[in-house]
Amino acid sequence: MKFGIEFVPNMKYYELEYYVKLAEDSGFEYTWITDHYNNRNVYSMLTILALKTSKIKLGPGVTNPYHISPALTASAIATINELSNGRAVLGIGAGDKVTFDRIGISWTKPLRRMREAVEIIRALHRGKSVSYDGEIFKFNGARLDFKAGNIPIYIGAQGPKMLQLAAELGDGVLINASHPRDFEAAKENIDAGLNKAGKSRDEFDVVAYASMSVDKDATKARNASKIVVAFIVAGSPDVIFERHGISMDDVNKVREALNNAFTKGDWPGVSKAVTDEMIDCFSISGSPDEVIERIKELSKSGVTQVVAGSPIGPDKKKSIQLIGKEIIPA
Ligand SMILES: C[C@H](OP(=O)(O)OC[C@@H](O)[C@@H](O)[C@@H](O)Cn1c2nc(=O)[nH]c(=O)c-2cc2ccc(O)cc21)C(=O)N[C@@H](CCC(=O)N[C@@H](CCC(=O)O)C(=O)O)C(=O)O
Repeated sequence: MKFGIEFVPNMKYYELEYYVKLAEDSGFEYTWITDHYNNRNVYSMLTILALKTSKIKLGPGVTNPYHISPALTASAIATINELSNGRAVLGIGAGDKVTFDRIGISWTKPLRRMREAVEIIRALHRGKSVSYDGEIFKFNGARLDFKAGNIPIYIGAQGPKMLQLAAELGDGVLINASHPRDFEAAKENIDAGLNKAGKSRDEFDVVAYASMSVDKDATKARNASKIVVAFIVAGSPDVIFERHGISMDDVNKVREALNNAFTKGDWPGVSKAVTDEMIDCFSISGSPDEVIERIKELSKSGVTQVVAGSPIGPDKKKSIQLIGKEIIPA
């Protein structure tokens, strides 16, 4: 099993640098940096990380094909690859409708746009002159004037068609999920995409991009996961609740509690509304032994990389070290 770790660049560069170096020293193989317009620029932060680390693979987790042209994405990640001596990975997904609405980007034809962007980025990385007559992107003899190197492309995907696209075009798929049932459900679409491209499973990385919270004290770990779990619940489609047998009553209580938190500051109310089964379904939370158990189940459902996503634990530093000491070697 490979291990990755997600960081949101909502902290100063030196804090991010500290945590990523700690993760590298703790044995994590990948670090994925999220990309939303309202946080620090993903490539500026990756530049620092590329220069300050020596082993960990690094890249956006995930950027999108709306903010900037695929030519700029191809050039930016190739620059990180040069700065990091060949450790760059590109995570790209359809983007986030909520933040797009705020900056006037209309989220149309995400599948088509993702296909065209990934095809263009791959062609530019091959070093050739690229002409591409797409529905969305039109390129006429574009070319990078420096060697990109071999940069794996991972696609963020949840929906069935995007899962197929990820398997067809990507080197891996980053699935925002923490439970084996989600990966059982994704299997059919991943296999359909792999078959379409004539690829086998063992050349494809299935990544559980999970919310994780680890602590020696399991209760503390689980409590620390509640706010993140609440946001995941609030943003998940109903099909997910059916899959996990979670009542819409409980879901609506969480959505209402989040509303109250935003309007009246009642954050304790959010934690109260999150149930134990929600924590189990939407996060990997608990003691190291419990987390190891869940990772074994995920491996059986075809997962080949687990990414420790927010909150990582009640104390980020201690949890990163605990994962490195007790979970990665297990
Ligand atoms: C678009 C959407 O695809 P999806 O796979 O569910 O995408 C949801 C998320 O993956 C996407 O929002 C990601 O960008 C979210 N995301 C992040 N999004 C961000 O903006 N920033 C991040 O840092 C980020 C991290 C991240 C990490 C892992 C991960 O899995 C996702 C992450 C969807 O609806 N897919 C449907 C298909 C929709 C469809 O058919 N659309 C048609 C028509 C639509 C139209 O008419 O506009 C088309 O595209 O042509 C499907 O897969 O079946």
